[in-house]
Amino acid sequence: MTFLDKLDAAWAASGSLLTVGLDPDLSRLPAELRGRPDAVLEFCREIVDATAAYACAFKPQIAYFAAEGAEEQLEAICRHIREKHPGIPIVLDAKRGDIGPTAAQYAREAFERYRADAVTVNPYMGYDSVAPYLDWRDRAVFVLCRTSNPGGSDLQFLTLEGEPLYLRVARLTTQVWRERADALDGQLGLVVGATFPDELAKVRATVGAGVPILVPGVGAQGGSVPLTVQAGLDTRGTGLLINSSRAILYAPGEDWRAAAAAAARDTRDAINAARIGAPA
Ligand SMILES: O=C(O)c1cc(=O)[nH]c(=O)n1[C@@H]1O[C@H](COP(=O)(O)O)[C@@H](O)[C@H]1O
Repeated sequence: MTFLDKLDAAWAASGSLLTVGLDPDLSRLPAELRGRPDAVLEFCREIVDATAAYACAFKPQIAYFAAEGAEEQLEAICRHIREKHPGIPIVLDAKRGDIGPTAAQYAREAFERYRADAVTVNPYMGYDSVAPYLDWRDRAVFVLCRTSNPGGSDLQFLTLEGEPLYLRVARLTTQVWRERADALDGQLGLVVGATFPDELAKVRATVGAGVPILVPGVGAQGGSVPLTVQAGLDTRGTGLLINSSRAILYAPGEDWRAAAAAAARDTRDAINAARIGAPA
């Protein structure tokens, strides 16, 4: 089964375009978990189970685990998702980028160690830094294109032969590199921040349907759900993995599990409300 097959099935089964981000910050964990050696795993496991019904994907951010020496807990949470929610893809957010032989090790880390379905990758080092991930035919990469942060404009908005760099990245990766690697439909996706809806629309117009776009930046970063949906939906009415992390993980409420579930449900519902009547 290709990544796109799995994602298509997850979009259909969940009726959701929401990706739940797993960014476990020790200083924000519920009091009852603090100080426990398995706090990261327990927190993420509870969040995953509470929000799975509303999610088309989970996106663990590797830095939150690695900074705490909690890589084994990341392995365990990925295992838990595979066992308890096998239809939901795991996008490992690692933003890797390095020369080919090193990239091949990063690919093994993402796809063998964590058995992620997809990984985020930085395109700055060019084709041979991304190609090793594409050898894994049933997995995918999401290439950083127009990131959600203000500083992304420093490079991504530079004009190159009349074309902004982020659009060059979109074209280069999903057309030129795709062809060069003989990659499958959906094996190369893009990352575009919800904080840049105009650019998201231009990226979608450039790449067409069938290229999944990971869109972080709703929730804590303030990106607009309706504008994101309007700009990024493809002609099949899907094509988006709209990520929210902190706004779900640390949603206020007496019962943190219920609060996370409610925040995920409300975000899914806001996304779906915007899908109705969005241009196809
Ligand atoms: O690749 C990403 O996931 C990513 C790209 C980007 O442009 N902006 C961005 O915020 N992210 C990640 O998406 C998540 C956003 O988290 P929240 O702002 O808490 O929803 C974090 O894990 C970021 O590392």
